[in-house]
Amino acid sequence: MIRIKVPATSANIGVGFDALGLAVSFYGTVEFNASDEELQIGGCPKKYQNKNNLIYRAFVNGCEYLKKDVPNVSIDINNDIPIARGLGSSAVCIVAGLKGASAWFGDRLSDEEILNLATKIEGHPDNVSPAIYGNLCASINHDGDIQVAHYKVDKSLNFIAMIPDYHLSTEAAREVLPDTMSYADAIYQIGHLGVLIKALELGDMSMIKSAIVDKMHEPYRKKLIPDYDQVAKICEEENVILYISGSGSTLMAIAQDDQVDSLFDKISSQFPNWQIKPLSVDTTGATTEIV
Ligand SMILES: Nc1ncnc2c1ncn2[C@@H]1O[C@H](COP(=O)(O)OP(=O)(O)O)[C@@H](O)[C@H]1O
Ligand SMILES: N[C@@H](CCOP(=O)(O)O)C(=O)O
Repeated sequence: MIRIKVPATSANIGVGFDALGLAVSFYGTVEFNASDEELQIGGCPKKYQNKNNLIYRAFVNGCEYLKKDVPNVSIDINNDIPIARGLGSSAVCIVAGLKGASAWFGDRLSDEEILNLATKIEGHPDNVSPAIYGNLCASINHDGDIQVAHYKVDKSLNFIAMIPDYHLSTEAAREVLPDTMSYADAIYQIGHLGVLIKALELGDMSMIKSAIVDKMHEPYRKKLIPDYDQVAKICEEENVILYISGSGSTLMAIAQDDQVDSLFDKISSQFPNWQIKPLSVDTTGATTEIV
């Protein structure tokens, strides 16, 4: 049996739209076994139990890339990462499927190949990079080749995922974005991104608070999250930093150790149906176990 474990990822982190992503300590696992039937899938909603399943599509893509016949396979998913909430559930599926195909044929795909294939399926590299490598990743598409810079995040920082009881698909959250931005805003974003990455490495809350403020997607997307303003007010009162995780609906707070409990209590009491998950940075990325 092949077992692939993949971390959830929080993309963008404010000013790093489609480039920056962080792996966090929340995981999905997918097991691949030989099967008598062409395809068996368990552990996901019924609507995904067919050949259109993203894990299977990525598995098939990996087999085709390796020029191998697609084997009969049984796929068992154990994944609490909520779907379409901005925590990279699609990246978990894609990375698991490609790594599953690689392991099936004797660990044949390098991480670089997996990253390139995964980005083609996902459309942007910011979730799949940290899902593969862990930590904080800044990714670029250089003439079709995805290249990654790896960064550490200071251990003093906690990432509190505030996960609403409503979803927001990435597709829908991309539709509200404008086609162009001004030169002045582009200059703003570039400068803020460079400073944000260093501030995250240093764990400098004050520098993160200034550098994370985005002009490229958050102003448009916050309108799609009905509770954004209320959560922002609480985060301001608690002096913690807020950003939209990926395309939402999850709102992510960055806090120091002594701020976590109070924030947790306030958000849970105002939003009793939300999942509030204090997370740390995953430093390993996706792993493969052959049992
Ligand atoms: N367990 C799963 N099985 C099959 N497909 C899944 C599973 N989890 C997520 N997906 C796919 O990922 C899509 C959600 O991706 P997306 O809208 O990018 O949100 P996010 O990646 O933020 O959770 C779903 O519509 C589905 O296609
Ligand atoms: N850069 C993408 C990231 C989407 O992340 P997800 O976790 O919501 O899939 C975007 O912002 O559209």
